[in-house]
Amino acid sequence: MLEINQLSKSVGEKIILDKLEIRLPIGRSLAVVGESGSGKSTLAKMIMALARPTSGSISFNGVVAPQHKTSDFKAWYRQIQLVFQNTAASLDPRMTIMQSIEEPLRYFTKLEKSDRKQRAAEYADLVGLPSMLLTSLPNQLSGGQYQRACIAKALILKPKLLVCDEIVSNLDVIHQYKIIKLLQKLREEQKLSLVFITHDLSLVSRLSDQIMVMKNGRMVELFNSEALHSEDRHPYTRSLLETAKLIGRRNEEDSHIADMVKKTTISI
Ligand SMILES: Nc1ncnc2c1ncn2[C@@H]1O[C@H](COP(=O)(O)OP(=O)(O)OP(=O)(O)O)[C@@H](O)[C@H]1O
Repeated sequence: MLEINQLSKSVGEKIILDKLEIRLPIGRSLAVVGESGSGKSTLAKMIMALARPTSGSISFNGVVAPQHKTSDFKAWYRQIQLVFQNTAASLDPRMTIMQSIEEPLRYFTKLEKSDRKQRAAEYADLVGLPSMLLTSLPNQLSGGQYQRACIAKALILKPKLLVCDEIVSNLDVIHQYKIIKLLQKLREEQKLSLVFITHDLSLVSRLSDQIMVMKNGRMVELFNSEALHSEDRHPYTRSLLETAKLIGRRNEEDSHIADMVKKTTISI
C-alpha cells in the first residue's frame, strides 16, 4: 500500500503541498486532479523521491521513501516508476527505442544483453509498439508510439506502482483511449497500482477507483470515481467539470471513441 501521511512541501514562504493524506491499496488506482499550479507534479516528484518533503512521510509496502543518496533509492525505483508527459527529456535522443526500453535492466539487473533485448521486445509488444520501431530513434516515433515506449521502459522492471503525470493530455482521443485501455489491462493482469495525475477530469473516471481533487496544494475532496457526477461534489470539483463542459458527456464519448477505434486502422 502507498501511504502518504501529512505530507507538506514549502519553498520559502510558499506552501506547495499542505498536509496531504493518501492511502492507496495494491492494485488500486488514484487519480489526482487539479488546475495548473495545484501541486500535482510536486506530489509525483515526492512519491518518486525526487524531491524532499518539508514534513510528513511517504511509504510503500511499509518501506519509507529514501531521502538521501543511498542504495535505498535502488530498491525504491524497482518498486515505483514514473511516466511523465511527452517531453524530449523522457528518452535519450541518441539511443534507439530498444536501448531506451532495456536501459533500466542494465542499471538494476545482471541480465545478459540477449536477455535484456528479449525482455525489451516483450514489453514493447505488451504496450503495442511494433517491433520494427525498436531500431528507430525517439524523434522517428509518433506521439502515441513515444508514449508507449516510455510506458514500456517504466514497466520493464515490473514496478508495483506506476505514477503517470499528464501522460495522455497531449494525445488525440484515439491515442488517449488506447493508452487508458492498456493501463486498465495492466492493473487487472499485474495488480499494478496507479497514481494518475491529470488536469483533465474527463479521463479519470475511466481509469481510477478514486479521485483526489487538489487546489493550492490542498486536498479539496477524495471520492469514488463513480461519484464524479454526483450532486454532492464540492463546488470546486463541479466548477472543474463545468469548465471542461464534461457533465453528461462521458458515456457518449466512451462509446463514440470505442466506435472510432474499432473503425479506424490507425495504429500507434
Ligand atoms: N522549486 C520550486 N520553487 C518554488 N515554487 C515551486 C517549485 N516547484 C513548484 N513550485 C510552485 O508550486 C506550485 C505547484 O507546482 P506543480 O508543478 O506541482 O503544479 P501542477 O499542479 O503540477 O501544475 P501543472 O498542471 O501546470 O503541471 C506552483 O505554483 C509552482 O510555481
